This record gives sequence, structure tokens and C-alpha cells, in this order.
Amino acid sequence: MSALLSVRGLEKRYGARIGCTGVSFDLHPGEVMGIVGESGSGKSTLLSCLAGLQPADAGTVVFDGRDVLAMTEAERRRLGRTDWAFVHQNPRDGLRMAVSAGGNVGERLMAVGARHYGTIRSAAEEWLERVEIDPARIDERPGGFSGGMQQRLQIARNLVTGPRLVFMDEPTGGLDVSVQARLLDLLRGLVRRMGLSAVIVTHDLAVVRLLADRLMVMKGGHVVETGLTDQVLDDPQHAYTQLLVSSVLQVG
Ligand SMILES: Nc1ncnc2c1ncn2[C@@H]1O[C@H](COP(=O)(O)OP(=O)(O)OP(=O)(O)O)[C@@H](O)[C@H]1O
Repeated sequence: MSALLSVRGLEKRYGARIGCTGVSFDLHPGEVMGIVGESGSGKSTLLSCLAGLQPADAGTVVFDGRDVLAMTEAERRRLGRTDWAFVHQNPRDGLRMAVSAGGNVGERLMAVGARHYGTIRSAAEEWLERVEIDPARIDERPGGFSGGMQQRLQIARNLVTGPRLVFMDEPTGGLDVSVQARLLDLLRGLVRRMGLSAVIVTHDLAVVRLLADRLMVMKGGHVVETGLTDQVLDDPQHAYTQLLVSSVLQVG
């Protein structure tokens, strides 16, 4: 099976400082890749370069045979509205706060060609239910929702079109522990049922344990260890991963 996303020698520098360097991996359809590491290890830099949100300095990112880094801004934006989805840590970065909950979900459907109002509204209702938001609140704006609800709405907005690749940046970050657990459970159900392909950045090993098939451990912008999630977490080879797993390091 050919890779959905193929990354080779990706590098991003901020002046003399390394954001990330020498990152190479293949992501296959239906696979979830977790990226973990302490604060400043380069996780967010890597994710934003992969998703074309900021330009890389070297390397290649190929999605479904297309060179992402060579695309025009318009082509990349189109990809972002259709085949790709991006779940931000802060739901406010991924939602349109002035638009109703139903509008937030429906808008993505319209971007891929849906035109019939009734169909769009019923798809939005169905997705609100799937992410455990009362569909009766479809006409409310997300500003009145709790943090957990906003995050679930952001997930609905991103998944409604059945994207081929989902990027997630700390999807459970910034939420209360009990809310995190529920969201994680919901995400796991969606990932499994939809057979999603995803790249998930997190400092929380519980998130990757539940969601990721494979894991990449980053330190100082470099990938120090990679492998199947259970293998890496149960039998870490690199000293840094051993520290992460034993929770000696405060990650964030
Ligand atoms: N816009 C920027 N300008 C300059 N340096 C940056 C910028 N963004 C990130 N860096 C630097 O690049 C390195 C990697 O940072 P990055 O934010 O990618 O790490 P991270 O693992 O995502 O951390 P966190 O979990 O805190 O978000 C750090 O040394 C950071 O200081």
C-alpha cells in the first residue's frame, strides 16, 4: 500500500535556532501517527510545516503523490478545505465564533460542494449528536458553549466532510481532566469508526496510547525514537524516551 503522506528530511529553522530537522516518515491510509516530546522539542513546528501553515527550509512533504511544499498558497488552502482537516488546541482558532454551531459544521460541507440547505442542516444535526452536543443548540453561537463543547464542535466541523488526513495539535490540551477523558474516548470512537488517517501532536502520553498506532519522539528538533506506540511506551530504547515514559520529565 502506498503512503498517504510521505515526509523526507524536513527542516525548519528560526534564524540559527532549529525548529525541527531531519524528519522523515511515511503515514499510510488509516494510520494514526503520534508526535510526543517536551515543550520546545519541535512538535508544533513540525505539524505546521506538514500542514503547509508555515514554509519549511528543506525536505519534501508528499500527500497522495502531490508535493505539498511546491503547491501554490491557493492549492494548499483548497486542500485544507477538502482532503485535510486541522484540529487546533484552542477551539477558537478552528471555529468561526460569529457563526452558529450548525453554520460551523455546514460551512465545511458547502466548501466541498453541498448546496441543499435541508441536507446540510440535517448533516450538521447528525454531527452535533455524534460529538454529544444537543442538536437543539444548532442555532447557538459557540461562544456560549463550554470549552469541551467548543472542542467537540471543532472536531465535528473538521470531520463532517470525511477528510483523508487530519492534523491535531494537542486536541485535549487546555481542558479539565474529566473533560479530557471524555473527549479522548469520543475521539477514539471516531478514529476507529471512520478509519481516520491522522497526525497528532501531544505532550500527553495517554492520548497517544489510546489514539496512535505509531509514535515519534522528538527532542531539540530531532526525532530520537520511532516505532509502534505500545513498543515505544512499554520498551523505550532512547534514554530521553525512558525519562518521558517514567514521567521524570515534566512535559508540556
Ligand atoms: N515563531 C518562532 N520564532 C522563533 N523560534 C520559534 C518559533 N516557534 C518555535 N520556535 C522555536 O523552535 C523550537 C521548537 O518549538 P515548538 O513550538 O515547535 O516546540 P513544541 O514541542 O511544539 O513546544 P510546545 O509543546 O511548548 O508547543 C523551540 O526552540 C522554539 O523556541
